[in-house]
This record gives sequence, C-alpha cells and structure tokens, in this order.
Amino acid sequence: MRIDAITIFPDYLRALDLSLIGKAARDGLISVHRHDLREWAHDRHRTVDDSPLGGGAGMVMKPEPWAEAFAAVIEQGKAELGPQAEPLIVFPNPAGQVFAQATAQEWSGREWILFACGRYEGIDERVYEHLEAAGHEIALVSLGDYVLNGGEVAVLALTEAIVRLVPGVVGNAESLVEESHSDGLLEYPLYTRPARWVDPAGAVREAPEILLSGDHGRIAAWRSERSAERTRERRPDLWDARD
Ligand SMILES: OB(O)c1ccc2cc[nH]c2c1
Repeated sequence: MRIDAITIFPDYLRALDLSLIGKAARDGLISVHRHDLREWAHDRHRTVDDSPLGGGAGMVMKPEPWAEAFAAVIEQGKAELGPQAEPLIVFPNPAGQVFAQATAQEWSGREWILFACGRYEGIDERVYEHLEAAGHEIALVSLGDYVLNGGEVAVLALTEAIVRLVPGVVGNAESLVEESHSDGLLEYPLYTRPARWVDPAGAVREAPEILLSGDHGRIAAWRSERSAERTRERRPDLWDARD
C-alpha cells in the first residue's frame, strides 16, 4: 500500500515513521510519502488561504495550490504504481461520514490512499468538485462528532486503523480477530497475572475463576457473554445494529 499525505504541517505526520506503521514501511509492506502543500503556493509568502467569500470568521484554503498538489502527487504515485493506478482520496472532515472499523477493513485492501489534510476553516468546495469531475474517488471522513483544528491528527488515527489490518503488519493476526468492533461488538474484559491482586488501597481483586479453569469452551462462552453484556450496556446502538 502506498500512502500519500498532503499537509501544511508535514512534520505533524512524522509519527508515521514510528512503531507499527514505521516498521511496516521498513518491512516494505507500505510506503508513506508526506507532501507540503506550500510547495504548490507560488507567491512570496507561499499563501494557501484567504478570507471566506460571503464573509465569516477564519480563513479558507485556496483551490489553486490543492489542484496543483493533487496533480503532482498523483503523477508521482502513478510513476511508482503504474499509469492505471488510482488513489482513494481521503479528506478528514468533521462534515464527513464517521469512520468505522468496517471501513478500515475495506480500505486496508486498497493499493493507494491519498490523504488531504485541511486546516483553517476548511478547503474551498470547488476542490472536491474538481477532483470528482476528473473521475477521482474521494471520501470525507470524521473520527467522530467533534472537531479538531485540522486533518493531521485524523490522518494519524486513520492510517493506524487501516494499516494495522494490512496482512503482515501485526505479528499475530489472531489478535485482530477478537478485538472491539472486529465483530461489531465490544471486546470482553481482559485479565492477566497476578490472578489475585491486592490493589494500593488494600482491596483484594481476583480475576474471574473461569479464566483459570483451562476449560476453553466455557471460557469462550463466558467471553462471548461479557462481550454482549458490555455492548448492550455501553453501545446499545451497536447492539441494535448487529446482524
Ligand atoms: O475534525 B476533523 O477531522 C477536521 C478535519 C479537517 C479540518 C480542517 C479544519 N478543521 C478540521 C477538522
């Protein structure tokens, strides 16, 4: 998988060189390419924003730098992947669809994802229109019903959620099977040693006996019950939406 990200803060995305994502890149499972939008702003101040037409607070990102940036980055990607390759262009955007595990799973199979990080009040609407008119596939996604100051933090989260599902990235693929949202439910409670823990307040806290029984069938049933119970309590929306 090739990942491109266009941003005015490329250093914000240096975290993609670390940990799981960084190792996946070093292992050749993915490649990550950061691009500074200001490369395509040609005035002396490398301006990428201007006041909103119609008035209002804040600034809007100008369409010209974005159009040039997309053309250049897509040309670079095609040079690597072949002329037929097409990116999924993802705009983190609070007005987008809320991102979900099923989308992460779907996008983990894509050859090329191009993230576009908005800042200020957002990007001129004609950029989206321009890309769609050129036949590009675009998606606007939000991490949830809250607003960040720009798309970079969302790109870090989206990239981790997607790339960890790319085969070979996570050492033990089994660990992806029983985690929250992998089956539409919340994960069961987890315990490890010591089975009997005296907490700093002096309270004795025992792990559930069943987990020490060695009876894998009963343990699986217990975990399934806890998962259902937890989902009903904490996320009735997920519980009601399950197949
Ligand atoms: O909350 B977000 O995901 C998000 C994404 C992009 C921009 C651009 C300006 N504010 C933003 C917020």
